[in-house]
Amino acid sequence: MGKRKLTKQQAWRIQKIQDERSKRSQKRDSKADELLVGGELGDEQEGLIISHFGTQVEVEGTNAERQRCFIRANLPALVTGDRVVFCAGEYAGVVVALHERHTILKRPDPYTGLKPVAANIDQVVVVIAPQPTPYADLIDRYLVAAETAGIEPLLLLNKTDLLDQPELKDTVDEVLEPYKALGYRVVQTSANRADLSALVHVLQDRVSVFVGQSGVGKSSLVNSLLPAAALRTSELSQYNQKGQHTTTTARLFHLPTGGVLIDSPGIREFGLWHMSRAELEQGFREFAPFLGVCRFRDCKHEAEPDCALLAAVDEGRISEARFRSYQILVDALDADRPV
Ligand SMILES: Nc1nc2c(ncn2[C@@H]2O[C@H](COP(=O)(O)OP(=O)(O)OP(=O)(O)O)[C@@H](O)[C@H]2O)c(=O)[nH]1
Ligand SMILES: [Zn+2]
Repeated sequence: MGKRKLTKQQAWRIQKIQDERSKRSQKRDSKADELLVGGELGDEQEGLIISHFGTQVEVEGTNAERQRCFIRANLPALVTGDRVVFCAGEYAGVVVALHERHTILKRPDPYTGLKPVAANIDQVVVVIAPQPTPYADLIDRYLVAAETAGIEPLLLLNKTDLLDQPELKDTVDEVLEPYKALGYRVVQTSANRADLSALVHVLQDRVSVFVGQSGVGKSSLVNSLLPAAALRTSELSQYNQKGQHTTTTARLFHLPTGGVLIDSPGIREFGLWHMSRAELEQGFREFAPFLGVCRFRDCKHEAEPDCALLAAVDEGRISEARFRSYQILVDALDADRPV
């Protein structure tokens, strides 16, 4: 796209947004510094970010108590799942340091490109069900996004109570077969029959997120896993002190059966953003031995001679279903649609 000249009004609006942002961050910094200098804070302690709200975060200390905190000036934006050092205060505390993140989930943001939404996630649970019909390219979007972020994905087949319908069972078996062959873990549940033991087991001692297409049962699973009280608190926390609804951000829950769940509508759509063709290729784990060995360095794996990927598909070393899904995702990239 050519350079676009901004109209005066557009330029004014952008400037206004930038001014407001910088004013907001100055206010945030001065509040944190005021509290720190005022000396009314407790000792430094380790904390976990439960949720983030604009310029403040909710932090859980080692004693499991939670507190709203301001963020010290030199720190980046903090997100749910971050491990931090903070000082508790009478009314509000201050986060003074951020520990290194081992993984980070990002979403597109109109201003900053990609914006972090949650940190330190260990596994992405891709939920599918016999109904709505599972499609390989949808599953692959999530798998590729997880692989790209360096987070272990696993597949969760929910609504297993529907598998007594033979045509649904056949579809599910066919869709899941290539993933099992690739070594992806597949776990089965039925939220309806409260048959959650396999899921409870894989969630233990880990920080997980649920993703998957609408209607597969993510909410039902979260509701079955968490006590009602935890969910009620979560609803409350989405209102600020004036009772206005604030942007819903990711929230961290400790599961009574062990493990941590980070959940938000934004995270559930995880993976539906732009990525480069190279990232996409790397997200298909079985492509690895064939990448970079095509005759042409810029091979698009369409009809080029000596294409290593096409040869691997011919030889059955890459499944046709997965290659088809790769092509669908590449087309979406080329058409500049979100992947
Ligand atoms: N048969 C059956 N139905 C289920 C099961 N789990 C959930 N459902 C039903 O599936 C429908 C969708 O469930 P939700 O939990 O709302 O699905 P979701 O993935 O959260 O959907 P979104 O909120 O749109 O992303 C509801 O009618 C549930 O009652 C299950 O194990 N078996
Ligand atoms: Zn090629």
